[in-house]
Order: sequence, then structure tokens, then C-alpha cells
Amino acid sequence: MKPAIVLYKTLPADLRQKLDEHFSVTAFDELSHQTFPAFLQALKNAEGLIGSGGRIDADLLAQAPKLRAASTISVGYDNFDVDEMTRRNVLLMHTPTVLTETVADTLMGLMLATARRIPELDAWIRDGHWNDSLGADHYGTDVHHKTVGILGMGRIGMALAQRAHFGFGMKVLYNTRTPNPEANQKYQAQHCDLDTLLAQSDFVCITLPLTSQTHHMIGRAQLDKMKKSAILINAGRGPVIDEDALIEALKDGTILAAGLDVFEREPLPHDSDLMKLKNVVLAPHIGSATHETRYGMAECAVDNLIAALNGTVKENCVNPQIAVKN
Ligand SMILES: NC(=O)C1=CN([C@@H]2O[C@H](COP(=O)(O)OP(=O)(O)OC[C@H]3O[C@@H](n4cnc5c(N)ncnc54)[C@H](OP(=O)(O)O)[C@@H]3O)[C@@H](O)[C@H]2O)C=CC1
Ligand SMILES: O=CC(=O)O
Repeated sequence: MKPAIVLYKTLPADLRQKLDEHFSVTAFDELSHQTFPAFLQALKNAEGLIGSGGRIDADLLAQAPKLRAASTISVGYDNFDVDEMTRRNVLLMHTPTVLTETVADTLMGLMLATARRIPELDAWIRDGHWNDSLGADHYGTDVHHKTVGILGMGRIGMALAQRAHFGFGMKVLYNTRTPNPEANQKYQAQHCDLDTLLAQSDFVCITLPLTSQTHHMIGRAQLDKMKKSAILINAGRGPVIDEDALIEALKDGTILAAGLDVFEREPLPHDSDLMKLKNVVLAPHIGSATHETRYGMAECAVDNLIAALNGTVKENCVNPQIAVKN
């Protein structure tokens, strides 16, 4: 008999077929209030779980006594209780690498769009204001040859450093708990403490995972340490920034502007003050959202689940100590 799994995301037809060849699949388009009771019911027999989003916490895991592996269609896994999964011998698989270059493109895009005010001026044209030549009120700020401070110098941070260094001639500073010698060797990137990075960077770019250590790593005190001309970019996770403090800093001119792909609450509430600020560029968590990369992530997640349930895991496992035990 094929192992039972629960799928909670719509997959491309060929990948869905691949799952059906290996498993008995109970499928939901997404997790929602409507689908949740049936999802819980299906979890009771499930050995595998695949999808993205949702909170997979201890209470939910307790309702999935047969679960052996979960495969998230994302690299970030802050929505999973990894300790509890490990305690229960449940493998957690994720999709690093396949999305790295695309997310770095998004970060570079946000830097350019924010510095050069592209969405704001697009709206200005559409509103019928382009009747004369532009004045200084509408000028932006240069990106090339400035200093970028990257928080997190893992896969995505490195891909951003490559673009910044070779493409834009930028000086690269970065902050991590452990220095990354490759970043220095390839991109002349300098490891520094957070305060130095904040004080010296023209662009502060967040590529950090969300953990108890990175939660609200950027709050009022850190924003106060940035240059008044600085631009803050976040494509890591929303709660790395204290969003109320950021809104205040954008309103009172503590920093110049922000480009945000991730938020403390997603979807961003319609009454968020961020929507009212011209010096913010907003993106709806599109870091990896290209046709090619979303397909690659889904394919990687499907292969990850097959490997996890077949006992052939070689990569992409968050808690590999279990794979060894199994
Ligand atoms: N916007 C979007 O659509 C997307 C967002 N993401 C986000 O990007 C994150 C990073 O992905 P990726 O680059 O692949 O991950 P990596 O694990 O390769 O890199 C994470 C980096 O963060 C650093 N880091 C972790 N904790 C701290 C800390 N407390 N202080 C300073 N540095 C820290 C790590 O260095 P060290 O351990 O030495 O401190 C490492 O350099 C994901 O976890 C996800 O949240 C990813 C994909 C798409
Ligand atoms: O936010 C996206 C991810 O892959 O993590």
C-alpha cells in the first residue's frame, strides 16, 4: 500500500502526478478556515505532509501520530516547531538553493525601485502629473558605488553581495554570528558588528531567517543608528523588523525609505500605515515568485518528500540527525 500523505498547495499537473505515483494523496488547495477540519482529519493517517504556509506546531503535530516527514515548499521554516518534530522523529525537508538567485534579484530590484522611486513616479505619471520636466523633488538616490550592509551572509546574502560588488561596484559590509571567509575572498565583503553596519551602510538589506534571536533585531534603537539618508530593505522575514518602529522612523525622517517584501502580518492589513507612506515600496512576499523558481521549489519539495519517506535523504533536511537514526 502506498503511504498516505496530505498536500496543502496546488501543484503543477506533472508534479501532482509524480506524488500520486508514490503516495495516496489527500489534497487541499491551501490551508484555510474552511479546509482546516478536513485537513486535521486527513492528518490522522498521514505519514507525509507537503505544502507551504500555516503553523505546524506541537498541537498540530499531536494530531498526526503517524507523521514521518514534512516537506515545505520554502527555504524558511520558522512556521514549524522543529524541536517538537525532532522529538517525534519527524523529518523536516526544505528547498534551499533553488530559489537563491531569484530572491537576490528581488532584493536588488527593491533597492533600485526604492532608491530611484520607480513605483511612486509610475503612479505620478498615471495620475496625470507629468506635464513638465522633473524637478529635484522627484530625484532619487544612487545605488552604484554606495555601501550595502547585508544582515545574514548565507546563500541569499552571498548572491546579493555578488550582484552588489560586481554589478554595481558597491562596498559590501555584513553581519552574521560566524564570519564567512568566502564573502571576503569573492566580494571583498567585510564582517562587522551590527552597530558598525548600521552606521556605515547606505542600504541595509535583511536576508535573515526568523528565529528567537533575529525577532525584532531592527527596532527603534537600531533605526536611530542608521544614516538619515539610508534605505532599509527586507526580504528575510517581517518580524525581524519592529514594524511600528519602522513606520515611526519613516514618518519622522530617521531613515530615508524602505523596500519591503515581508511583513509582521501577511497579507499586510489593508489599514496598515505602510500603505500611506510614499517612501515605502511594498511587495507581496514575491522573493521567489517567478514561474521558473516556483516550479523548481515545488519539484524540489516533491523529491524531498519521496526521499524522506523512502529513507534516501541526502540533502535539504533541517533535522538530519533523525535521517541517520532512521
Ligand atoms: N522574501 C522571500 O520570498 C524569501 C525569504 N527568504 C528568507 O531568507 C532567509 C535566508 O535564506 P538563506 O540565505 O537561504 O539562508 P541561510 O541559512 O543560507 O543564511 C542565513 C544567514 O543568516 C545568518 N544568521 C542567522 N542567525 C543570525 C543572527 N542571529 N545574527 C546574525 N546573522 C544570523 C547566518 O549566519 P550565522 O549562522 O553565521 O549567523 C547566515 O549567514 C530564509 O530563512 C527566509 O526567511 C527566503 C526565500 C524567499
Ligand atoms: O519566503 C519564502 C521562503 O522560501 O522561505
